[in-house]
Formats: sequence, C-alpha cells, structure tokens
Amino acid sequence: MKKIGVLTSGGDAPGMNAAIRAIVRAGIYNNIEVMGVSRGYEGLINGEIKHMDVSSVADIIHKGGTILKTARSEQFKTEEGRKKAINVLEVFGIEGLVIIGGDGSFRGAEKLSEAGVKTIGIPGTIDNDLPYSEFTIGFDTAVNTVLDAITKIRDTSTSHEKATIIEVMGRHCGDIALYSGLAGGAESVLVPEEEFDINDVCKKLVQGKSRGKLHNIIMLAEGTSDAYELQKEIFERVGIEARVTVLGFIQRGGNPSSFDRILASKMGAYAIDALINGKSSRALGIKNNKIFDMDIAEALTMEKQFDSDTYQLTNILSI
Ligand SMILES: Nc1ncnc2c1ncn2[C@@H]1O[C@H](COP(=O)(O)OP(=O)(O)OP(=O)(O)O)[C@@H](O)[C@H]1O
Ligand SMILES: O=P(O)(O)OC[C@H]1O[C@](O)(CO)[C@@H](O)[C@@H]1O
Repeated sequence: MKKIGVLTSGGDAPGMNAAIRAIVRAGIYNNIEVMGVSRGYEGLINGEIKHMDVSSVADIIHKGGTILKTARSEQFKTEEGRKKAINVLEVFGIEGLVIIGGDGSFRGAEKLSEAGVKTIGIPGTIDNDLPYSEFTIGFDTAVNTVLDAITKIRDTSTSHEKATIIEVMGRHCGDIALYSGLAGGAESVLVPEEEFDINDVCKKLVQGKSRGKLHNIIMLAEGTSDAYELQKEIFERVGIEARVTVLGFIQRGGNPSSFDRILASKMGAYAIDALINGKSSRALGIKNNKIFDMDIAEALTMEKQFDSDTYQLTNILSI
C-alpha cells in the first residue's frame, strides 16, 4: 500500500483531529503517502484532495472540529455519486480510505468496499450510537461539556429556585443525557430508549420542592420529547415553571478530553496497520480498553444495548 486517503464525515466530533494526526504520522512512519479529503464524501466526489505531510497535522491534537471539514452528502447516497467518488480515487491513485464518522458514514464505507475500495471506519461521533464499540471518539468530551453546563445551570437554578430542562444531542441514543445526568446529579433523565411517565417527572418536582430542594434538573435527550412541550405539560400539571436550555452545537465543539485524544491516536495508528495488513471493510472499536476491528457490515447490524443498569442508578440516586 503506497497511498491512502482520510476523510471525516457526518457530524464533527472532538478528537477527529487527533485521529487525522495519527493516521498521517503513522502513515508517514510506514512509508505510506496520506491524502486528506476535504468535506467528507462530498469533497471526495469533487476531488477536494491534498497531500498531507508531517507538519500539516502539527498543533491540532488539542483542537476540536476537523481540519478536513465535514459534510453530509446526498450525492454520495446515489450510485452515480459513488461512481464519481470511485473514479476520483482511481485518478489520485488512492488504494485505501480511512473514514472517520458515524453509522451513516460507515454505510458509505461499506458501499465503497463493495466496489473494491479498501476501507477502514473509525467511530467518530459524540452520540456514542455505534453498538459494536463501547465508546466513539468525541463522546467523552461531549459528556464533559454537558457536565460543565449542568454545573453552571445548577448555580442559577439553585439561586432562583427553578427547575431546568436541559436538552442534549443524540437523535436515537440517550447516552449523552444518561452519563452527564448521572455525573451531574440530575433529578430526571429522559432518553429515547426508555418510555417515561410525565407523572414521575412531576412527582419528583413536587416532592423535591416540598423538602426544600432548590433546583431540579431534567436531562432530555433530543428525540425523546419536545423540550417546550414538556415544559408546557409540567406547568399545566403542577404549576412549576421549568426553564429550557438547549445545548446544541456547544456539545460538538471544544478541546477533546484526554480519553478522546488517546482513543483517536490509537485508532488512527491501528487503521494504518490494518490497511498494511490488507484488511478492508473493517470498523474499529474499543472493548475492555483494547482496540479491535470487525466487519463493517456486521458492525452495522448489531443492536445497541441500552445501559439500563446506569439508567436505573440515576433513578435510585435521585429519589
Ligand atoms: N446508506 C448509505 N449509503 C451511502 N452513503 C451513505 C449512507 N448513509 C449515509 N451515507 C453517507 O454518509 C454521510 C454521513 O452520514 P450521516 O449524515 O448519517 O452521519 P453519521 O456518519 O451517522 O454521523 P453522526 O452520527 O455524527 O450524524 C451521508 O451524508 C452520506 O453521504
Ligand atoms: O445539525 P447537524 O449537523 O445535521 O447535526 C445534528 C445531529 O448530529 C449529531 O450531533 C451527531 O453528530 C446528532 O446528535 C444531531 O441530531
């Protein structure tokens, strides 16, 4: 293998830069030329590709976002779009491609490998919604960012004796809400994986108030319920005003945590080894602190096991 490409796709995630750095540096160390593809699959189709040298990835390990930019490409979902992408790879002489992204990006990688391109997928998404891996790059940082927000909101919430609904990301996956909720001592954690009863949420609000609790934090994963609908319903039922804070893109930015930098560095180097060893259509993951690879198609058919023990714990600790 002489020349490979790297791209970031889907939503950006803190740690993506650390992964790009590791791929470029480990590639050069192994005498492989690394080409950076800008704007994910969209940039691939458009031939937005440039050679990357050692210094092109200097001073990025600590930075959020992705120096390669990212995109969601509708064109790439079509046969025609992918043909263009494959043609571009041939023109540039790129033999293998490392794709850093979420499940959608992995589906794209799978399609490319079916067409004969050697692909390796690195899980990069704050959602932690890739079932085959214990963690995805960016999740730890996002949880810490949310925790920081909870801590600040708690101050104001306590001073003003108000309840708060904090909406966090994760379209179909409640992990950010769950783990930041546990770490932040939230009273209620509402996630798409578990049906919730509005009466339980209201009961905690009323009980808390009657025993002099000054705040009440409700963590809401997007995709569970509309935050403003929830606010309205709470007010109608128990007359308590809960302030809504939607954290949005704050969760996707910022300096990656040490965990994400280490995970990204290890996975980047592992991807190079995998390509050198002739592997293709492999998804990288982490289990019991060990990086492993498995078939992308198989990884995509796995179902995410919701951490119901931790969910139960949030309920127990917030009585
Ligand atoms: N079924 C598919 N076939 C081919 N390409 C796909 C497919 N699904 C997604 N892609 C490509 O991957 C890109 C990224 O996918 P998507 O927008 O779902 O983000 P993601 O990788 O799941 O990341 P995140 O979890 O951060 O949203 C899409 O814009 C599209 O170009
Ligand atoms: O606004 P965008 O870029 O489409 O991304 C939003 C989505 O991407 C994610 O942040 C994952 O990266 C989801 O949690 C969220 O719903």
